[in-house]
Amino acid sequence: MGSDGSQLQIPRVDFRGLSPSSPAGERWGAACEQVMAALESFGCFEAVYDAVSPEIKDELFFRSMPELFALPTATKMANLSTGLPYSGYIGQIPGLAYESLRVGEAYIRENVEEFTSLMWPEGNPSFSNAIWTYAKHVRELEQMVERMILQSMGVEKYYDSHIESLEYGLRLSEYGVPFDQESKVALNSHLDSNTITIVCQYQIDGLEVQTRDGEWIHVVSQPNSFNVMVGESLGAWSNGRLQAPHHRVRVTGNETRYSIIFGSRPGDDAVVEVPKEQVDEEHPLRFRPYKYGDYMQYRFATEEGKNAKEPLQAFAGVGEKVA
Ligand SMILES: O=C(O)CCC(=O)C(=O)O
Ligand SMILES: [Fe+2]
Repeated sequence: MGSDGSQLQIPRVDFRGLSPSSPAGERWGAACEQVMAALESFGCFEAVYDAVSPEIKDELFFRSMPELFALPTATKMANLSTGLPYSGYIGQIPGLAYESLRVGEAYIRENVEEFTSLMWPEGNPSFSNAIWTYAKHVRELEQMVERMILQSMGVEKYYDSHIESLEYGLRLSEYGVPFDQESKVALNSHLDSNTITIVCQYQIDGLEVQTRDGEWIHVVSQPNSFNVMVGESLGAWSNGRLQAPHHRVRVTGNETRYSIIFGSRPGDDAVVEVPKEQVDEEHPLRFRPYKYGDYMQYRFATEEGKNAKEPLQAFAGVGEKVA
């Protein structure tokens, strides 16, 4: 249990040449099967996806992000959390050399411009362009993955309404050399509460994902890969067929690590409800319908939610939990 140094890798799925506008055909079908198999056993996979060019990644990882995090703390803190918890700047956490900023709906140009002018009143066109281009393409990857999941579950007819219920945020994160040099943990083990998370690490790895039997997998990323993970809401929506994996970040070297975390989540008032097609005698209902915003309040703003070992189960679980 909890052993280190595993040689295991998360499954890899090739998305090169696939397009959200033609979600069918032999290659699509094969990728769809691999995605579902990977998500059912690991809750995550590595997507090889060429749409984001190396130039965009170089701009973000080597220029924009170091420049962004070097800004005065007060400037970064202007990226306020509005609405749900963790929707803006995160940092100044005792014991953690970690800071993170969030751009909401970053595939919409005006939102990116608003964020940029908050950070750089004089403007920063190369940052704006890179973030916007990145978000646009990674959102397409997210929507391909969503479509594959719905197809595999036999509920593709809900695709449009499902996608409409989602919001998209992009986090830029910086991890310094961890204070805890024994564990080298830079971000503690957690579950994402959202729908899908797509993590991009570039040249400096550090993401680790836990298997269902407790082994930690060190995720080794390729320059053109993205790590796709199930969040708790998708787990609930799938009636437990998919499960969010525990994950953490460890920084083992002496270099600052950057990552970009693109996430979809239901809107504050959207209700996460298991489609009726997923429930039968063999698969009884596991989660009652819940409002995403209510769950976020419970999980991050109540003592019970903050301390629960399995907060989603405690908040919305019904019937017997199956392992
Ligand atoms: O930086 C990473 O690789 C993962 C970050 C993460 O898990 C999160 O922000 O929820
Ligand atoms: Fe996470």
